Amino acid sequence: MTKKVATKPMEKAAPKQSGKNGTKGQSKKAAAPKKALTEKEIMLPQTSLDSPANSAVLNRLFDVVKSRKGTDPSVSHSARLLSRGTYKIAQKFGEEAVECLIEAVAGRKDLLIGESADVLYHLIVLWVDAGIQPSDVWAELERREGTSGIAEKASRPKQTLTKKDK
Ligand SMILES: N=c1c2ncn([C@@H]3O[C@H](COP(=O)(O)OP(=O)(O)OP(=O)(O)O)[C@@H](O)[C@H]3O)c2ncn1[C@@H]1O[C@H](COP(=O)(O)O)[C@@H](O)[C@H]1O
Repeated sequence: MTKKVATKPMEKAAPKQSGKNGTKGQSKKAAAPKKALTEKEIMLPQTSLDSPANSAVLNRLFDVVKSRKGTDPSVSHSARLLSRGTYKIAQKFGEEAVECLIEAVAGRKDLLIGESADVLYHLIVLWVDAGIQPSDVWAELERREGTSGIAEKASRPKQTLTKKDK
């Protein structure tokens, strides 16, 4: 599923700005005229205007999704998902992961980008549901930094199979 990802505004996470009406329809005679935003800029979070998109978007997305918990499911997809419980949230994440791997195997890079965004969004919903903070995951990634997966695997205690296990 690749419906909305890159350009949807993140209402709660974005710093305050005068909004769609206040910016686009601004009068030229205003006392302290501000540079009018383009249509594209209005649709992007403020932080994206100054610098290229980066992984900080994940923290902002987490804050938005968390803020949706317990809100009206008819106006927020995150609220709807969260209200449906862990099983459904996990199922949606699994579906998006499968769609992502399909695009990877098919070599369709453009579609893989969209599906990757879907996976990250649904993973974040999973974290909110489970009560995990992004910083918990960032800390785990940091802990692993510099440790080769090969070395880590080799350091695991060897399990000797008994006849019964086989
Ligand atoms: N990144 C996303 C995002 N990615 C995907 N989706 C939505 O996820 C839904 C997935 O659609 P599907 O048909 O696969 O799933 P479904 O509608 O639950 O269908 P069923 O499986 O229940 O039949 C679509 O409605 C997509 O628009 C997202 N919805 C929201 N966000 C972000 O979350 C923020 C908050 O969104 P709301 O909670 O909707 O306000 C937004 O500003 C965005 O930044």
